[in-house]
Amino acid sequence: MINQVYRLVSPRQFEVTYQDFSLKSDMIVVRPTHLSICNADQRYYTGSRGKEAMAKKLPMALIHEGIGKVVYDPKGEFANGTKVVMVPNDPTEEDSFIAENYLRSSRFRSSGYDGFMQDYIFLKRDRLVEIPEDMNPFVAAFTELITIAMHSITRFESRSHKRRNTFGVWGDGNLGFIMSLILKKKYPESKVISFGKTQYKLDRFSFVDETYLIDDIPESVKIDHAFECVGGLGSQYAINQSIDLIVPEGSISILGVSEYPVEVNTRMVLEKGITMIGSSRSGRADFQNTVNLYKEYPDIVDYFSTLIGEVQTVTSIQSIIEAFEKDLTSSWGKTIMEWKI
Ligand SMILES: NC(=O)C1=CN([C@@H]2O[C@H](COP(=O)(O)OP(=O)(O)OC[C@H]3O[C@@H](n4cnc5c(N)ncnc54)[C@H](OP(=O)(O)O)[C@@H]3O)[C@@H](O)[C@H]2O)C=CC1
Ligand SMILES: O=C(CO)[C@H](O)[C@H](O)COP(=O)(O)O
Ligand SMILES: [Zn+2]
Repeated sequence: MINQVYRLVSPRQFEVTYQDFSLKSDMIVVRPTHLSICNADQRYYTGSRGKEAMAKKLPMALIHEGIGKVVYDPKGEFANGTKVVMVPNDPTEEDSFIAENYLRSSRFRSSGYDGFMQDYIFLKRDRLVEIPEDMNPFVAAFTELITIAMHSITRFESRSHKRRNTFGVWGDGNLGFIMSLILKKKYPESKVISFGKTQYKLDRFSFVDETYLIDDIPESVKIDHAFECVGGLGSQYAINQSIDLIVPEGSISILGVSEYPVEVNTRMVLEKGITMIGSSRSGRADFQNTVNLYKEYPDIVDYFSTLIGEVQTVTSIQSIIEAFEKDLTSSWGKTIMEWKI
């Protein structure tokens, strides 16, 4: 069959390409229905990813957050119409110690390998996970971002000490919201403190114990473990502030992506014996755990719906551009594309 792939060819410019795909393969065919824009996609769309990376990775279909419906399963295990979330990481080998998303041989969609902006996606059997039939599709669309927080919490649990009285989450955007909410659900007895730059954003974190603007933190505030969900240059300030507030031997999980290296107060990392945990992307197990989380705490999906920002119906390349432009000027939440192209 002929598939249409919508690729970014240069900043703010998309082109359609046609790919022939044989239905005789073992791949499951999924029709995307709701796609969600990640900051990483925006760095390619705007060209801020840097000349070298742009030259190396483009042309490429963007988007690694999305859901769809199964339209063809050669083994018939998934009924046609089954709603699924698609896993963007594609491992080519297994390792007993290194998770699939850290293997240098793995391919990741919309980072050097075509993402979900296509008419149909051809997926290996373990690259999709069924989602609850009645789940809000606009929330399900950004499940991948939720798996990022789930994955980092799994890493945190196996690498940090067990005193978890107080968590500090830096970032008053999407990932900070998701991280704060999951921590509060998983550790109801622990205090969760969210740190941000903007009061009206922090006002939406109604479920946490305390929120602080980063330039107005009382001296008494101390945390056992920190999660940095900021990225860019702001991550430098966030990491160093968390180093200042952390109780010795705590852990700092770093999730924000920075285009340039940031300066970290290593002297205090050493003096306090801090464990720094880097966390990037996620794998199939994190998707399954996230779908289980939706089932265990159905109210969490309602909280996540606070993050639905702009919604754009996509029927043409022009409407793809409109979605990305809207996302750039939106001050809160995720931009979701209803994929009807
Ligand atoms: N590790 C991974 O696998 C993944 C990482 N990411 C990365 O995580 C980061 C966050 O993503 P997302 O939440 O969607 O982005 P957002 O832009 O929605 O959130 C970042 C928020 O942090 C705020 N901020 C800036 N500086 C500080 C500071 N010093 N302390 C506290 N808050 C601050 C920003 O405010 P303002 O806008 O006013 O500056 C913004 O509200 C990005 O870098 C993204 O690329 C995303 C997905 C996966
Ligand atoms: O968003 C992400 C995962 O959800 C990662 O930040 C993204 O994969 C980083 O990719 P790149 O190196 O292409 O910026
Ligand atoms: Zn992403």
